[in-house]
Amino acid sequence: MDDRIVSGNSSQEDAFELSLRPEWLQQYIGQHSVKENLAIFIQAAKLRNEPLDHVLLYGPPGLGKTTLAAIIAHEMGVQFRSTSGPAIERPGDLAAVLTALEPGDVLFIDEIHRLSRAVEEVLYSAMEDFFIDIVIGKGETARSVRLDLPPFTLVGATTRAGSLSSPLRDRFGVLSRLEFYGTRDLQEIVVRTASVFNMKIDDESAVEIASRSRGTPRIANRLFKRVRDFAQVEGTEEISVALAMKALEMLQVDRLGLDHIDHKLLEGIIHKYKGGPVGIETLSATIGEETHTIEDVYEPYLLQIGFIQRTPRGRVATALAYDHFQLEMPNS
Ligand SMILES: Nc1ncnc2c1ncn2[C@@H]1O[C@H](COP(=O)(O)OP(=O)(O)OP(=O)(O)O)[C@@H](O)[C@H]1O
Ligand SMILES: [Mg+2]
Repeated sequence: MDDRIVSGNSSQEDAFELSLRPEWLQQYIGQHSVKENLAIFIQAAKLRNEPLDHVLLYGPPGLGKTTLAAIIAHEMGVQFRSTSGPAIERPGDLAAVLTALEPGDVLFIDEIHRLSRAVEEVLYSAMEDFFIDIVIGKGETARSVRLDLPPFTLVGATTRAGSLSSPLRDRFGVLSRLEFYGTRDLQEIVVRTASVFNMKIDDESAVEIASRSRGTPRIANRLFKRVRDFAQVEGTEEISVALAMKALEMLQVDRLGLDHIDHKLLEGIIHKYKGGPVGIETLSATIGEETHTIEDVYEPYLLQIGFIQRTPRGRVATALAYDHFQLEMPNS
């Protein structure tokens, strides 16, 4: 999956990505309602001289959750501490992270849905009343110690808000759902990325890249990077439509940004199951991808563009999908 150019997942391109992360809310493109709300909450918290309420950011990979979390810390003028659900194995690990915080800090927990039950329970009192009870010692001599914490802001990120327990979800004051970006926003992101790398790009080329980016900034940046490779090989700092098209065609993503895995998924439904409905488990076995990967990574965009639908009996390919492959839809 990671060799997939249009995967929203991050791989080893972190240095490239880091250099592209906007630092201020103003520079964060798109997601207007999320941004507006956060701007108000941040301003209010600063006026009260209090830390910001805990924030939960959710949405598909690559839409800018980590970026936004870092921006929140920057805007609040506090330190950004970052960890992830799988990295915090035991309650003691969490205690170590929490007790190292300074007043007002932002603690970012990525993939927060992957916290263990025991760790999650420690987090409840930390979020609500800024203390934790931890057990020290074993057996007869074990005792519970209460540790007070500085007030802090927890920013959690997840691709699956549905798999968060409700006690945890309820402790976030702000829940922000990130949406897929429109072509205009992605175009702006591509233009910004080009300028970060001192490249010139015209609007039309930026749109070509944007429209193949599956509504996802990470993918837009990744496609840009490949196009830039082409430009550099040709010894130019200017990206023209001809050059962009040549590069994009070689990447084997179609004009909607769909690649061989999307095709496999859609054609699986269309050819093997007569357009569906087909259950997610069956589909997973047919195309050899895990159900949660299908649900978190591939499916959201296909649902967004109306190529598939979720029904109680399983996934269905729509007329739009048939059209895309220039296939006749069977009468049902
Ligand atoms: N609104 C935006 N404006 C400009 N660039 C953005 C925006 N959102 C994301 N990006 C860029 O896209 C890349 C991916 O963003 P980020 O790592 O924050 O995504 P994510 O939602 O945390 O993904 P994951 O779920 O995989 O952790 C970053 O390099 C960032 O610079
Ligand atoms: Mg992230």
